Amino acid sequence: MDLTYNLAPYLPSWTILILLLPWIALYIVLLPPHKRRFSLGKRFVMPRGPSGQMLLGNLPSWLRARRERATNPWLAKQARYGELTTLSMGSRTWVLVNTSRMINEILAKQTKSTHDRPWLPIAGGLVSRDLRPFLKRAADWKDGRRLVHHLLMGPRSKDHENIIEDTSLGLLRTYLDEPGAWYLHNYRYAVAIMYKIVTNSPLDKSRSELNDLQEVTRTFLEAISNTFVEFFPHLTLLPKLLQFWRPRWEAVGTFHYNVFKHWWAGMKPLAKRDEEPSFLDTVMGEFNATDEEAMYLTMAVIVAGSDNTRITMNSGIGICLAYPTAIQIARDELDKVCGAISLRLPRLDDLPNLPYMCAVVKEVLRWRPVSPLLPPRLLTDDIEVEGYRFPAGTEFLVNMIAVGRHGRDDPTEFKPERWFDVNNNEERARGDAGITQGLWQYAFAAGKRSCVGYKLAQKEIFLGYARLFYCFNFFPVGQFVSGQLETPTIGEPFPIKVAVRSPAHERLIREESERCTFWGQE
Ligand code: HEM
Repeated sequence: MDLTYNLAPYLPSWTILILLLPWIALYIVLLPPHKRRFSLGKRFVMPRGPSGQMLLGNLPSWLRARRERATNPWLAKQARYGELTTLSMGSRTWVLVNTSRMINEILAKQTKSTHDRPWLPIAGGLVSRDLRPFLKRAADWKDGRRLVHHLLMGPRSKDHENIIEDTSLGLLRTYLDEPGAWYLHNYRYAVAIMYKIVTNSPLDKSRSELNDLQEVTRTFLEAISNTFVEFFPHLTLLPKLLQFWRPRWEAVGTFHYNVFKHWWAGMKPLAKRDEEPSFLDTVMGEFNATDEEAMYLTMAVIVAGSDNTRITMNSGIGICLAYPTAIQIARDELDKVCGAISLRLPRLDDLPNLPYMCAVVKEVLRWRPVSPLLPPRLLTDDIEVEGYRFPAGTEFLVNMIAVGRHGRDDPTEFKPERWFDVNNNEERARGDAGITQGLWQYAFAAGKRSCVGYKLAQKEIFLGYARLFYCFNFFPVGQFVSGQLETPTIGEPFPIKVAVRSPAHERLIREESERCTFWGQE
């Protein structure tokens, strides 16, 4: 039989199929996990979410929101699908976690499967050279995290209270002497505390060195989940010559490396192993790592502990302008504890007697979350939660805008009172009316990848606010727009005038700040 003859009419269809096959395979490879594995026969039940474009999914809408600096309204809108929202983001599956209940169900209760990070080719690869602990895979970050946890939560964390009290004297003094640079003082306050905790030495960095460090964080945040390649990591398999995005992000990575190198060179001589060892001593001594890994770990701790605190300090000052009545209530409370005529500065041990001040801290973190969208947590096994079946490879991202608003009256208003009004027994049992507990789910996430510095952060923000509100008045210069608070700018986030409350307050600051040792030289 002449086969060639018989097959001839079918040849065009075979040829088309053979030509299409690689494209079909590529299409499947590029699909996000919840679609790819479904197409291979497994059935997953995902939460609802908006429809998107073929292959790109919801990516264009996210990238547009970022470009237009409209991520907060975008995130608020995604919560209309319920407690969880599924988004197809190129080759990645995002599930937004929109309530604190779901943070608990997924990130806390399923922490074994949800404490990893996906590989991010731009933010983690080119910009961080795969060395930034914050984005490392769980296995590579385990030892470093244990060390940082010990530093921040271990028995010596009680000493941090002295460091905060001492450094906040420098904050008051510089607000007095150079009120126009208030936002720079907020940053120095946060960095000086971290520097002292890490190196056991006062901060010896100039303003321009601090600016460089801020620029590192700004450009890092700009890199994360903000480019096409980040959502189609397979593109990094292309020959390097075709990777047109590389030079731009490599340059950012080099800048970060150089800034870290400069700080590291200044720090290394501070290690002295004869006294009680500092974190720096441990990292340089016992930590089984290369010099570069030790450098990235140490700098990551300083950076992670500084920028979030700085932004929260700035937001607190913004509250003085946007909600002066709330600040007046906080100040009346402070005056009762520390005196309105014969004065003393607020201290950390005043915390139990300043419940309104605690509520202000928590409400700032709810009202203006530092990171509206938390970094992705990678699911490492298939899991089931409340009827949903999620495939490994799904990424959970906490939507802080939605979490802060869910189930709250007037959620866009700043109302510290809401923290006294906790009518949910479970929340009350967790201690949501205080400051030391309960806040973690609103600002610091949960599970094995949650914020290691949350106790320190609560204390430094509490004392920073308490001392500033007690000693200074803040006035808007021109029209104050509270939306401006959303810009994590390095410069002045909004124009204000700072004035000391009275000559008695000025005297108090001058006397007390003589004792300040950790603020360091600019
Ligand atoms: C207002 C202040 C702060 C806020 C709102 C904040 C919030 C957060 C959040 C949301 C995360 C990510 C958790 C996740 O991936 O689910 C995080 C991680 C982290 N935070 Fe904080 N943080 C603050 C201050 C601090 C301070 C003072 C330190 C001290 C060093 C610190 C150290 C860290 C570290 C090391 C991580 C990485 C955790 C990991 O990937 O395992 N943070 N923080």
